[in-house]
Amino acid sequence: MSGIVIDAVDKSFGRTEVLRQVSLSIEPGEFVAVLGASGCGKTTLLRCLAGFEPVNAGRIDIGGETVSAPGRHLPPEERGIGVVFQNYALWPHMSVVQNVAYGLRIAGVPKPEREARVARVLEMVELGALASRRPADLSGGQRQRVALARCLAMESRVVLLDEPLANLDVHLRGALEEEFAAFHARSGATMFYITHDQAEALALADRVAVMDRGRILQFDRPEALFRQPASETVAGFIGEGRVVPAHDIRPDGTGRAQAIVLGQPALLRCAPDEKPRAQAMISVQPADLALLPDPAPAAIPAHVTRATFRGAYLRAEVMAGQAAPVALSLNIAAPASLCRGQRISLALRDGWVIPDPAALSSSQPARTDR
Ligand SMILES: Nc1ncnc2c1ncn2[C@@H]1O[C@H](COP(=O)(O)OP(=O)(O)OP(=O)(O)O)[C@@H](O)[C@H]1O
Repeated sequence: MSGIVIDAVDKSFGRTEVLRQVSLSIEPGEFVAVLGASGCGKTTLLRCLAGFEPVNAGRIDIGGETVSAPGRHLPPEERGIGVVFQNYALWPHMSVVQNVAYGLRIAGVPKPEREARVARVLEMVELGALASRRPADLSGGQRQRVALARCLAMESRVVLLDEPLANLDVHLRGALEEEFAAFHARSGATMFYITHDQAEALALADRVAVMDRGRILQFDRPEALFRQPASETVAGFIGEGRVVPAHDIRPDGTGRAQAIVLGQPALLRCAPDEKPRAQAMISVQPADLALLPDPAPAAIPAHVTRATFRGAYLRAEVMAGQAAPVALSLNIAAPASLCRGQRISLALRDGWVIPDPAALSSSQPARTDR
């Protein structure tokens, strides 16, 4: 068993509270990404898991064993984890083979087995031909694959990854994303991946924990974060979400609600237990908006503030609504032409009523159990 339980962990540096009541329950073999802006505490959480930092309160269990709690701190090397760092953390004086074999040597794995394992994992990450090179003679992507090979060779059941693609260019990031997915499929390891890049998190992870100022705001599947954000902060953070006020919310008890948005009636999605409300905030993604060919009854009037050619579509930034216009974005399939200042008519085809913050317990992050 290699699941991870993080239960109500607090971590401070002096008077600075960095982690506040962080709780996450991660299944064995699950790929979890922790997503948040710079400085929100992601690296600190990873360092607590890895055993580089003690916790002030709460508990961390790995594989059913308590590894961190006040008065208990198992050292990193006894936690059975592999760590892939942003800066690769390779030994500069060692060759690729020596770097990959290092942990096995320290663990006392006999030479014939060590050599066989190292050769196998280097083939897996397609570095067999570069086995005798030093890290200085490798590209950034190759160095990161050496770091991955090192984890594969150790057969760690839990792998922590600290922004492993942050230093790489866009092409390499795509290739290595596939590498991580393949690594996960091959190894069945529990992966804990921190990043500030939501595309990476949403593409790779089974579940994503959205973190803000030391707290977990929502821990959910990527589709659920996108379609059913639990708070305005998550709604504004995921995808290209905009948060828009709505009035006169009338839920039907089955996850649908009638409401007035930007002066017009709209049919929205909501939680099945959503209550009627005079006002709510809703989450709107670009795909939820449609351009109407002509002024139509019940259309939302808007004017274009910016139109950008994006190849397969035109991206339009608009100010929508009459009484209190809000900034929205939509994508219009090519061929299309719109220009700045043009008046258009929009329809809102979908949207999500963000749950009432007053109705939620303030200390509980939203969760979906698998
Ligand atoms: N050893 C330390 N001593 C004092 N403060 C620290 C220490 N380590 C981290 N912090 C502070 O804790 C906060 C969270 O830092 P952390 O590195 O965990 O954030 P992060 O989300 O990983 O950010 P980034 O994406 O920029 O790496 C920051 O305000 C940081 O200055």
